[in-house]
Amino acid sequence: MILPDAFDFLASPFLVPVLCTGAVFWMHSKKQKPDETSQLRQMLWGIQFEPFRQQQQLMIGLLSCLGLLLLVAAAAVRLGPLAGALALAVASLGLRPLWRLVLGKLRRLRSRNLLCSKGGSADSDLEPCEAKLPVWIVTGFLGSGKTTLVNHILRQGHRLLVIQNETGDTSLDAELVIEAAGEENVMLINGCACCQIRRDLRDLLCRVRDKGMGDVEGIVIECCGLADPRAVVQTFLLDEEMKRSLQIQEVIAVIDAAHVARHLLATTSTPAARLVEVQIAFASVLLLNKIDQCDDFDALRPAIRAINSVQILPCTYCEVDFATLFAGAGKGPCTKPWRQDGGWSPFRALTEDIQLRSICVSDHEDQQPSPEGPLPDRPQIRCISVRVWGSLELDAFNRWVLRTLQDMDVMRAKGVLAISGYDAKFAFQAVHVAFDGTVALASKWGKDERRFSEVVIIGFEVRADLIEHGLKRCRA
Ligand SMILES: Nc1nc2c(ncn2[C@@H]2O[C@H](COP(=O)(O)OP(=O)(O)OP(=O)(O)O)[C@@H](O)[C@H]2O)c(=O)[nH]1
Repeated sequence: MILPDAFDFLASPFLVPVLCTGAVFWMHSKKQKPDETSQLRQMLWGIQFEPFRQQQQLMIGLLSCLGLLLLVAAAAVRLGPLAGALALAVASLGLRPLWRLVLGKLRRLRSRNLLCSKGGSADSDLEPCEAKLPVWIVTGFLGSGKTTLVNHILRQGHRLLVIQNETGDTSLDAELVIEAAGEENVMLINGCACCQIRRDLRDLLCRVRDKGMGDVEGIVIECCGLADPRAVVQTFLLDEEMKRSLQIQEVIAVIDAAHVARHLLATTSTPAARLVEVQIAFASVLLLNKIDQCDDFDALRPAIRAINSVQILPCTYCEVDFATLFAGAGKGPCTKPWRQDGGWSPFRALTEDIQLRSICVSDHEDQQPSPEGPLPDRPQIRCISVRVWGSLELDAFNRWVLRTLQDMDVMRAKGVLAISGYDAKFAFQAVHVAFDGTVALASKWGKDERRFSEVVIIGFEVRADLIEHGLKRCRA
């Protein structure tokens, strides 16, 4: 008899946990978005309704899945395979979102646990890491490989929000990272003066937090190559709101093994050399990148160690093992500088006097150096950003850029180009005279989009008028 069996089944003990977990889950989903009623309830009762913690959410999700599966099993055993299949079909409607929730929570817990397993909560300086979104700060001098690293991290399949701080107007870095992260997960802050970054970054993070992070597992901030990382670190420590919801996981400095010697081993101290030192000194992880372009990278180690004694990870194209970079540091002696007595801690960013605000970068040759920039008698780094409309001829551009890199003693050049005869946008990159060639990007020019080429060139002797003139002569 099907009917009594069904009654029997309804009264079965399986139904109780299923209904309970379903009810709790439903309550939880309501609780995520506090409505006017719950706010009123809080006011009337004076009780703070705490949101569920990650582990509780996970438990609820797992219990719900288990309950639904038991329900299906009970239906199959008691009512036959047909009823089991029917119950499975109904349950699968509920299981899909549940399963997604459980997987999301597990991933988040894993990334949080990486932080905890590295001793985050054991550190008296740092607050418990639970419920805080981890933040990775990527720093390093111009062209050292920061965007390459961010792309490498994103390819590991983690859902991260990427915030880039660009020098100049070109959106090349964003174009490159968007390919790996998706457009909605990449945000830009322009400008390089650290006080400006701090305000903009804070505003941006507040907007992101208010909008809701979705299933984002963490935030990666790629600093501009001329920025002082201490300014970015301060953003997270000066603001109570930020401190409650975000936690610095690592400050990763990418060092360009091919070019760093000219800063670290130079006999005179230049603003660029001081900045490279600060970027290295303020890191918890050091990546010695581009070892394929350096004959003897071991010779650089003593100069780097003299500034910061944390572990140095040599690599090419920033291809370090993700686990080593984000979790494996726990192997062997403690490598976190803020775990060592008297060592560096993120909180030192608050007490250290930031003398080197950022290297003064001007877009115009006649611009006066800012009070925070280098002394007037020092050579000034210029960042020139030039846009020309129309398409360029590829060979003419390649010839021009190679000549310009040598003639103007360029430190860094990059840009997005419109090349005649191609729908795809093109990119070019150069660090000093190392020109990486001109490559097609995944993104294409729109049918009605007005084509242009935009280049950013950074160096001591770069001149906007010559760059504009040269680029115009490359037009098809
Ligand atoms: N040969 C070689 N080239 C590399 C390596 N890593 C990065 N590059 C190249 O170096 C150039 C600069 O790399 P990016 O990742 O854009 O450097 P960045 O630090 O983000 O540059 P900025 O944001 O302008 O400061 C690109 O052309 C990369 O392809 C490496 O290990 N070896």
